[in-house]
Amino acid sequence: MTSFLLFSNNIDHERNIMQSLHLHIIANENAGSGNGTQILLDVKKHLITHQIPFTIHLSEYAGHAITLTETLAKTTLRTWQENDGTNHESYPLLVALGGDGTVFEIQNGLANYPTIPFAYIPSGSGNDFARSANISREPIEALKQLLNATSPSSFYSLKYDEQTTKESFIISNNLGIGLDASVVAKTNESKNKTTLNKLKLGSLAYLFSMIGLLFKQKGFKLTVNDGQTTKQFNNAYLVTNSKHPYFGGGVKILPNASIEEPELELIVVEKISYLKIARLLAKLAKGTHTSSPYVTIFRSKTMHLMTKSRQYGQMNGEVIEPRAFNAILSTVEHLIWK
Ligand SMILES: Nc1ncnc2c1ncn2[C@@H]1O[C@H](COP(=O)(O)OP(=O)(O)OP(=O)(O)O)[C@@H](O)[C@H]1O
Repeated sequence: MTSFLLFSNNIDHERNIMQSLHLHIIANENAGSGNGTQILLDVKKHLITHQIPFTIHLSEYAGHAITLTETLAKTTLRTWQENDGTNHESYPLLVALGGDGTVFEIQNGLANYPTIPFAYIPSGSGNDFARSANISREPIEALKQLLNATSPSSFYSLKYDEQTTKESFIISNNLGIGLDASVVAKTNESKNKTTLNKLKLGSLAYLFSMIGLLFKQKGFKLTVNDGQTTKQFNNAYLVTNSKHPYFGGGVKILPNASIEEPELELIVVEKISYLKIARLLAKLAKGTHTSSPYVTIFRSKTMHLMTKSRQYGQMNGEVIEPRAFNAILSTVEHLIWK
């Protein structure tokens, strides 16, 4: 943990905020295949130059950002409402520095503290949460954006309650079952992602894995209940629940989804011939795939999804090892400082 404490009356006068901030940055230096290290250095330099106090909490292993967040929530962080103006200390603001996986860990660390806000400096390869929340994907721009913000705004994330294992997760982006999950599992294993990230072409890694798996992924049985009707699919292929339009690093799969609305959306694509897949991909590129007869979109505040067979899953790009899903999906409100 590194801290840089400065007196609040030295805070940069450019910042038009009522109260000074002390940033608590939880950083994954491995994000974006190691780009996180340089981004963290740039962020520190900017904060020191502008005399903004901060403390760095490094994520040292997968899952560490969850416990770091929980500890900070118990000991240091405050809700924005607790900030009644009589407190002359800087407001301790939690900042996630990393990719969508880091956002996933921070939000799950805040599961019991949903009224504590967090800010975000994107440093991953996909950065779909930044897209959906209108946060600049340029890290220093995102830092300037959060320093100029004066209060948090609410947004909705997915809540995934697995009935079989009794596990519960908060997911800012999407929960995928089937094709996209297999793509994430394969991409994370492959060396392509590292190489392409170095070339700043991280999204292409997903595309390469996808092309390979388009033909391999088999259709599977899926039951969806959206609170009103139950629909059975015999040949589901791509099943993605999302709180916003994007997946896989900017692909607009659910164009009408929004983090500002409490409804979640689900897209189910059925297994079709290779020629039809190629046509559907062309439609996806144009954003007209939603009218395809092989595509079903659900929109609701809660959904129940069941698969009989074991399938890969993914949450914000984190792999769920193959399981038969019995998933209740709903939404939960959190606060983003942007
Ligand atoms: N010190 C660490 N060593 C290894 N893995 C880590 C460490 N810290 C965090 N992680 C794990 O790295 C995973 C990926 O991180 P993150 O999502 O931040 O970057 P990314 O995968 O490059 O970005 P994106 O998800 O946007 O593609 C997270 O799931 C997290 O659990």
